[in-house]
Amino acid sequence: SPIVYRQEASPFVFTNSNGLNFTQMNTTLPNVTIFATGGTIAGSSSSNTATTGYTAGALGILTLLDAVPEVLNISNVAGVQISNVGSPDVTSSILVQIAHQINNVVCNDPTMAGAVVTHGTDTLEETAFFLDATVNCEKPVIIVGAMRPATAISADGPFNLLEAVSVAINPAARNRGAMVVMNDRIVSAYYVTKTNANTMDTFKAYEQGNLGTLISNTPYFFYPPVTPTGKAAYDIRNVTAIPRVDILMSYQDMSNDTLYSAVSSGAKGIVIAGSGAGSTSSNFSLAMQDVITMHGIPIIDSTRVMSGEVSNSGFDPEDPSPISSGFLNPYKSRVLLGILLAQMRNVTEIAGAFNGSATFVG
Ligand SMILES: NC(=O)C[C@H](N)C(=O)O
Repeated sequence: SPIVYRQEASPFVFTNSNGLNFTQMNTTLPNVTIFATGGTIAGSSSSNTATTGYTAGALGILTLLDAVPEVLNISNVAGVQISNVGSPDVTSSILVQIAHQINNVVCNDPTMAGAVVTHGTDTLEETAFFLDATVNCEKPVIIVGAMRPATAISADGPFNLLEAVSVAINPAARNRGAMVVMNDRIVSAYYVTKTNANTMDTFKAYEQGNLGTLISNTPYFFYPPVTPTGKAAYDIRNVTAIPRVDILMSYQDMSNDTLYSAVSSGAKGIVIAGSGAGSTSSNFSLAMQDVITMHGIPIIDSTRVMSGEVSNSGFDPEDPSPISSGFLNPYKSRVLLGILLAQMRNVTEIAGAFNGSATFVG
């Protein structure tokens, strides 16, 4: 049934039948919903040259839009303030909430073109990967952040937000899953990673490259829609919580205690940021076999190296060895394992999801 937009008290605030508030309504423009979570894009500092030491997540969504009113020339914007925190404080329960809301108020609303999520950059790739896996419609989901707080000279947030909305409403962005849009680049959420702790050109997929770019705020996609190899879609309609998954890193002198302590503290799954192509010390490898056999806890073997694959030598459910992460880095592996455990998948299904041959749907 068609969605009716009602004008509220102010001439510039409208509410649709899902209860979303629009800042402006022009029926000739596409509609987009912005889910704001906080981060540097909403960050405020007393110094306009500070790019560290400021408060991430201090400004609300209306302040973000005030900085870039041009957004309202290209779209009708509905805003949902999900949280207002630095991204290290984004939790899996916030992620579940965003995915449910995007599925409900964007995917299921025929008048809504796409979704934008404003987010801190530190854990942005985790949220992007989660939404890529769990939002099941053809509409674009764009995750955007900033490296300079909103109060800085040449803050990157306003232009990034405008570019994110431009991609979210663009028909050429459909059927591409979730994407990160920052610094004039469009990158697949499945592959993107933060490559520099400080600079604006930080989000990259080193091996896979960019899906597209923006020139004068106009998106240009280099190729038609594609799906990352091995990517599966997960239906989390019935999921309310994500089980705990811990990441442990391999290094010289690594102690087995870290593994046993994670297990005894309640981890239901473990990801190893292995050295090289997933290596750990001989001693730690024995401890992993013990944990898999004695505790039935799945272990994913990924890599602490920025790029590359931990290749799959074929998973045998009788063999108590870790499951290789393929091309997924430890943070993305943790998110995927959490989704699989929330869905109560068995170890063979988990292995299938990581080696790209998942035999289950959703
Ligand atoms: N650039 C940023 O957004 C960093 C900030 N600490 C965050 O992730 O919330």
